[in-house]
Amino acid sequence: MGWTTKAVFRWLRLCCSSSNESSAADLPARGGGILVVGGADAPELTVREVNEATARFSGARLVGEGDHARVYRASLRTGRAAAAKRLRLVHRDSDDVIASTRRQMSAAASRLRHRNVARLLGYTVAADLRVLLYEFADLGTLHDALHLHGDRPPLSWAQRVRVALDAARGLAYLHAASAGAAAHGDFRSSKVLLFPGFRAKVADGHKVFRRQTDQEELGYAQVRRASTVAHMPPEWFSMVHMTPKSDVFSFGVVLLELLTGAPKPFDFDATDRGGCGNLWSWAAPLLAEGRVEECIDPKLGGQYPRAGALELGRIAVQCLQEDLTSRPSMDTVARLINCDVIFRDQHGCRLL
Ligand SMILES: Nc1ncnc2c1ncn2[C@@H]1O[C@H](COP(=O)(O)OP(=O)(O)OP(=O)(O)O)[C@@H](O)[C@H]1O
Repeated sequence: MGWTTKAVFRWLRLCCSSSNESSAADLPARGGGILVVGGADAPELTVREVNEATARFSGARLVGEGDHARVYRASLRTGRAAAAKRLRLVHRDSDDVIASTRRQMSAAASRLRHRNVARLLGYTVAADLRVLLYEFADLGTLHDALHLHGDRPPLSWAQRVRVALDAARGLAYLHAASAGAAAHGDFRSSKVLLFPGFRAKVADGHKVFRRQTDQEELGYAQVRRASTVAHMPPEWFSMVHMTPKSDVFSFGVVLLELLTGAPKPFDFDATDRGGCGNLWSWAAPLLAEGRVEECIDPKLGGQYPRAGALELGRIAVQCLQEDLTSRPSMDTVARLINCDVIFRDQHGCRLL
């Protein structure tokens, strides 16, 4: 049975299982071994302070919602805007869990410093409340910019490649910060946050600090949604430990989203675009054969460099290799993206 078939079975299982039926075995194991990379502590906010910053998590402040959290716009005492991510807790945490979570948050806030990783500005940890305060992404997520842009113009080639490079650098940093021991484990276009100038930062970098207890793993399993599965590499479906190379696969799927504009990688129906199957089983062979015109995002209106798109496609195909040892590291991926042919427009003018 090929991994695509296994993926479908596992996806169906996730769709069909009620939250109580999920188990820790549905989840990748996560590594530790975090390398200290320096920096000052970010503040722990009391429950009262975080209530104040978010107007008691008022509905008017709600900016987004995922499977694990609701995100509110917060105003810090410094005047800075923050995104307050209030995690859904499936049970009251014990004192031990609270203490270890507090240590992880403090470490993540003080040590993860990179311009392409969304910075944790503060956190609140209590028995029934967990809030992470991140820098606020004024331009939302890459997923929304690509697929839900409404009246705004679609992302240009220059913006797409800038975002791809920033996100690759953010992931490479997280891998380096954990000395190669941990993966983000949940990378997708909605985890790429956009800031003015379409500079991108990877969200949820703190996850590389998470050493989950069995209980926490279970809580995580209970709320994992099937759509997440679209970016998961083959090894995730065979329950193998997730590694930085698993993030490389997920990054390859995001590269395909940037190239093709296809909104739902797993559910993507290629018949509309002259093919069949899911996004990567359709696009990867076309890109490998240099048939980029057949899969490029029509919203680009032909405004892209053919050679650059082919090169980005080649990189995506390398990231999407089934054998994880054959995939390049994120550091290599970032270096491959940062090349002249990708950063030129269709007229040969240098971008940025
Ligand atoms: N730093 C931020 N700045 C602005 N908006 C944000 C920020 N972080 C998240 N959001 C918004 O909140 C939404 C939900 O966040 P996110 O998807 O990370 O939640 P989650 O529950 O951890 O996700 P999931 O469980 O689905 O992986 C995002 O789609 C985005 O619109």
